[in-house]
Amino acid sequence: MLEVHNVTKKYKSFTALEDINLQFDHGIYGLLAPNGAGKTTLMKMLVTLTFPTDGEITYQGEDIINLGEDYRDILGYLPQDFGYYKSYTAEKYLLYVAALKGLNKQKAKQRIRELLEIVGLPNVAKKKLKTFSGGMLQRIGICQALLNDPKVVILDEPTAGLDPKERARFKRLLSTLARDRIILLSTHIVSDVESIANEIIMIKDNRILYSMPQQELNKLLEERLFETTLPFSELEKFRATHSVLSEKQEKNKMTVRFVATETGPWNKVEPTLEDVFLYVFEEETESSEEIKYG
Ligand SMILES: Nc1ncnc2c1ncn2[C@@H]1O[C@H](COP(=O)(O)OP(=O)(O)OP(=O)(O)O)[C@@H](O)[C@H]1O
Repeated sequence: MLEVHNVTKKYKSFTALEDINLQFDHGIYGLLAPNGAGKTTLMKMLVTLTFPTDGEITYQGEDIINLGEDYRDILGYLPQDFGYYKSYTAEKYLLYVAALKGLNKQKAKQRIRELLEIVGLPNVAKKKLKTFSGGMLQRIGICQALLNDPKVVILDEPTAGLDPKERARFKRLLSTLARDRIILLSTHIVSDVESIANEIIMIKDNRILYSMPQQELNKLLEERLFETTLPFSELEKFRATHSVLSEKQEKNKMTVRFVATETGPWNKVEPTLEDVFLYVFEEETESSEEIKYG
């Protein structure tokens, strides 16, 4: 079990995260928050690249800082921008990372073959990384994070640069890997974690706002989420008087999805994680737009 106990992280006088408490047992944890909320900071602390100002992070009850190498041996990490040598082939690069991790070369070669197969790139071992697409590179990044068969896998925005097909493949891959590991992935794209994450963690105002299974999160909007179709002429007024989450244009009309406490001549709809995300971070989006356009 990986546990975050009362962790605060400050950069000089700026508090990036405050009094964070989390428990990771096994399965997929989706860290969902807008850019700048502190996702990377939390992940960097979990991989000991930066340290809490207050509080501690433990693995099997021991402070990860004291565990040192023993902890890093069971850790796999994909940073937002992972560094690689363009002129290296995929195999040479992965062998290089394996050597840094202290893996035996023969075993590493075997593992690299397996991993390239798993991420759907079985035929590129001898190809240079400079010829790879963004999605292919991201999959090589995932391979390097999994070289040491880690028990704890931390992925910072792993789907950046992937197209929809690659995202779907990646979700399947994570589900397979999650059986006996902790996988924590950060994203600001709801569909990346929808349906696969066992638990969703949302950060707001430097704190953990929610850490719970999706079904429980969806209950936040249960019985309060509606859809209705309006002519364009009524849209402006409706927006001003209702808490609109999303809008879809259909045949010269607008279908709006909104939250209301009172009932009306509207269709009640089942909340999705996207609805909850929009609801929770609504003010932030609005205030950042005000800053941008105001
Ligand atoms: N080394 C640092 N020194 C000072 N402030 C920092 C430092 N690293 C991050 N911050 C600040 O802490 C806050 C959280 O940053 P962080 O990178 O963790 O956010 P994030 O949620 O991962 O966002 P993004 O997805 O854009 O990277 C931001 O306001 C950022 O400017």
